[in-house]
Amino acid sequence: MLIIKNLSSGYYQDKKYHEVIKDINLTVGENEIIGILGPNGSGKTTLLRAIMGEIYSSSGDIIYNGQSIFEKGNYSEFRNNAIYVKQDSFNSLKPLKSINFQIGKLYDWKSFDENYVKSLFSELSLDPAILQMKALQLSDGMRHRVVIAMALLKEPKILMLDEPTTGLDSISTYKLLKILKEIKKKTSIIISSNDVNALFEIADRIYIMYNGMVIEDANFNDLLKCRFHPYTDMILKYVPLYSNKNLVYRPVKNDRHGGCVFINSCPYINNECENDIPYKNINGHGYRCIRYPGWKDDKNN
Ligand SMILES: Nc1ncnc2c1ncn2[C@@H]1O[C@H](COP(=O)(O)OP(=O)(O)OP(=O)(O)O)[C@@H](O)[C@H]1O
Repeated sequence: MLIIKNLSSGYYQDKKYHEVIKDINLTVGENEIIGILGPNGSGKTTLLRAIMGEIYSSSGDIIYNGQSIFEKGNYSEFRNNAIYVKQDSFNSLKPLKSINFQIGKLYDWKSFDENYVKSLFSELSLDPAILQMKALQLSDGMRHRVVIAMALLKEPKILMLDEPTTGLDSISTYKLLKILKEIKKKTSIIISSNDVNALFEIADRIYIMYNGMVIEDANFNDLLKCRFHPYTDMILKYVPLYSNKNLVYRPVKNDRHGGCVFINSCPYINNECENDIPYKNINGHGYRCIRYPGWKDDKNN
């Protein structure tokens, strides 16, 4: 349905282009939930913004239903079918305005049947009476679901959510994840998050980003059985990185001149890691680590 091919994108600052994400390959199938996991600043939001065409892509392609969205006429078709819920959207409802009013601000109410809106709210475990309430009268968890309901009103084929669980307690997070699993029967979902547990709860496939590159991707079960990249291995041990004795503390390089993106923090590096690292694939499990499987045998592992 959606294929991202070798996409590199970034931002213009002082008229100079700074590349932030590089050589991203990612596939989203129908009724699939794709998780993008990575630490702060790894480029998750940039990737979503690049997919939506909000920022400049210096190379690569985005194929939607077999056609490049960069080709004339195709972009609007993609935009009509994809909705991107930004990280700050979850807190962007006007506190003193009713939800009804805010839906009307976003869309033309006349284009919706009220019963459809109410049934959609019910599907997301929201009492339709909420439509009359002001945003400040709702809990954070309810507001998150309202924002997702508002995005779903347009029946997108692809829903992109940036950090949808941030600020939610564990029960609200669980409720939201359960709802997203239901929603995927109607729409494909891309979720960016640094919440390992949340993504592992719902994602069919997880792409792990580090310093602007995808360093591993696989389905949930494969990652549980085996990690090919040391960074993934660290985060999946459920040990906070700051207490992991193996982690080396050096700042992440922003001026990437080749070499592994994880080189400054990886305990397993050797000279090979200074070279450009190709993205490899073993039986559908992708990874970017020149030292796999060798790093697993290192004595400090
Ligand atoms: N508008 C911008 N202009 C220039 N650089 C930017 C801009 N937005 C983000 N960046 C840079 O791009 C890099 C990746 O940021 P991004 O927001 O994509 O990361 P992220 O993985 O989504 O982080 P977080 O988990 O904190 O939201 C960072 O180094 C950031 O400083």
